[in-house]
Amino acid sequence: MLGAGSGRTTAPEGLRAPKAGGLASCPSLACLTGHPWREPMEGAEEEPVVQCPVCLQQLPGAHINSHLDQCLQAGEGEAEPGSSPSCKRPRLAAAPPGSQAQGEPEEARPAAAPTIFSLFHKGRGGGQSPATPGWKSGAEREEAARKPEDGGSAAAGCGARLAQKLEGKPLAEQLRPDTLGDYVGQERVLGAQTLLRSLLESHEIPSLILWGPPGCGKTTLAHIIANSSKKNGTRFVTLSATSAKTNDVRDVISQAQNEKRLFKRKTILFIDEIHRFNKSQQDTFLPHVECGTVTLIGATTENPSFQVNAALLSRCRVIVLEKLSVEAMEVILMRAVRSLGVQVLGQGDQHGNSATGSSSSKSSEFPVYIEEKALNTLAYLCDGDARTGLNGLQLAVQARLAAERTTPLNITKGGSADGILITEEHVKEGLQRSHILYDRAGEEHYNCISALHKSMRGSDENASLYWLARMLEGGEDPLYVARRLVRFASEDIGLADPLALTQAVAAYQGCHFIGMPECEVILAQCVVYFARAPKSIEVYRAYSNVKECLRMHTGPLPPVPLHLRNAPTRLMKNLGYGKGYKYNPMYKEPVEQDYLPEELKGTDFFKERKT
Ligand SMILES: Nc1ncnc2c1ncn2[C@@H]1O[C@H](COP(=O)(O)OP(=O)(O)OP(=O)(O)O)[C@@H](O)[C@H]1O
Ligand SMILES: [Zn+2]
Repeated sequence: MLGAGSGRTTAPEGLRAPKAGGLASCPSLACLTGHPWREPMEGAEEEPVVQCPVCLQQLPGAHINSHLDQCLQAGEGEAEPGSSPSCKRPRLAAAPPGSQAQGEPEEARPAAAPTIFSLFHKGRGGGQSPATPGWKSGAEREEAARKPEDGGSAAAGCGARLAQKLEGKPLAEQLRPDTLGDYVGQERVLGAQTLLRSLLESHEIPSLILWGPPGCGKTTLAHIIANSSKKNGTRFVTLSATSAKTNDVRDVISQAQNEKRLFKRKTILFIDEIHRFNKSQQDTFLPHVECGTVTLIGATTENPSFQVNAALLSRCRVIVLEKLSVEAMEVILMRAVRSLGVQVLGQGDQHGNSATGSSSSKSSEFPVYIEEKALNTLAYLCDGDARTGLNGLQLAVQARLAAERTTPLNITKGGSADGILITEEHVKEGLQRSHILYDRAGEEHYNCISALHKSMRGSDENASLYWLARMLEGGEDPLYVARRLVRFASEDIGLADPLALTQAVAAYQGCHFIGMPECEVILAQCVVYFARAPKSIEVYRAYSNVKECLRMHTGPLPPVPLHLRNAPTRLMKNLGYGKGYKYNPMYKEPVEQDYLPEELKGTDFFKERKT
């Protein structure tokens, strides 16, 4: 932790001023900046020693401010390319502690939060990273950019400009709202008059767990809280439970303690995917949430009552976010389209009427159009996941621009320009190409899991793998598949291979630990194991028979035979409890004894067929 591997050294002894009170370099090995440092005066009054919240070294209180400036600057120099430039500890992705306290103007500093967020926020649902299928390769992109010079139309030239806008950060990241005003949907928890909104507006942030499906805006909400809390000087630190270690949590806590003590500044700790922290990691910050050193905001897609430490849970307000409605998605997509300068064509517009949507439509530099219907379809197909929706839009536009040179489309708009039109078909194609055309809540979801189940039952490993991939590539929750595998292990394999159940539970846990995409091979292994395993429904069927028998029973259920009852008290013994019971280990020969109620004597659930 102490700057290991940075390659920098300090020479504290040699560089230190010989006389007490003189200027020298920061003596801390941890600091590594070599910034001026004043040796405490001999005989001067003992100054309180404080800890630098950045490098955690001990310093005389009077020097802390100048030290911090240096320390933070050094951090900027060390930051990895692409990481938050003022963050000395890239692993923590922390907003620079202390920097706000140093009178540095807000605007002068790089906007830390967005960088931080784009850093820790992992790709999901395709299109998040340039390596994801569906994204244009470097060569393709170059080609797209070269297009106008190759004698393309004016429209193609504008398309290249649009293509440029779509490069780099994914559209979803570019458009992440910064204020509550831009946050769409989630009225139930965030609407006017709700408790959460009034708390946020008064900057009273309680500890929160944000629970909701992927892409519904958990991270975005945290990002908005970060933005607004910066205004009253609160620090905002983020950790991703997928990569952070217990030590990282400790570091954040000790920095928070210092900040609180030194500057009376509060710290909000945002933990993405908090369910990935194990219970002991969650325990690490529990006392600090309790005593108010940090305010915790956790985000999770999993039911927190199972995945979050009960003690921690009781100290946090659980906010349930819903998947975004089709209407909310339309608002988000419409906003995206506007920001790209793409114009929306309502029905009938193709025949020469003016486009709707963009206010700058008349003098638009980007004669690229999208059918209103295409947007509606996209809003519907992304199943409340804004990231998927925005990625889908981005892919459709990019693909369309790439293909444009072959089929420019003529739109008479005020008698002028050529245009590029994006239709519903293009949007669907875009989704299909990126494998996101998969309806996680609807038909497809059930159809595919059923096909997987039946393929495994039919011992077709080939088909089993196919259906598995269809679901995972479509963005299915791996834990949903894993749960189904656990059931399959008992229902279809059963005692023909009792190890199957262990395999399934292990696969579930494995997926839970490492998440997508790494967990896909765990599921694949389990699915193939199951397809190849011997099958037996003996137990499953027998148990169904028992249930059936209970369901069909009329009148009071038969009493438990007296000899099978336990007799812990004299009274019970006197009542005949346990009388005549034969304790099997006492007998050499197999014991003749009934275990079923009298009226069921002779029933064999393993033989009986369900009617
Ligand atoms: N309520 C919203 N209003 C506007 N845009 C939104 C909203 N929710 C999500 N988005 C857009 O979708 C993108 C992804 O959302 P976000 O990262 O907040 O999802 P999440 O709930 O944290 O998902 P995950 O569980 O996958 O991390 C954001 O960058 C933003 O552009
Ligand atoms: Zn320092």
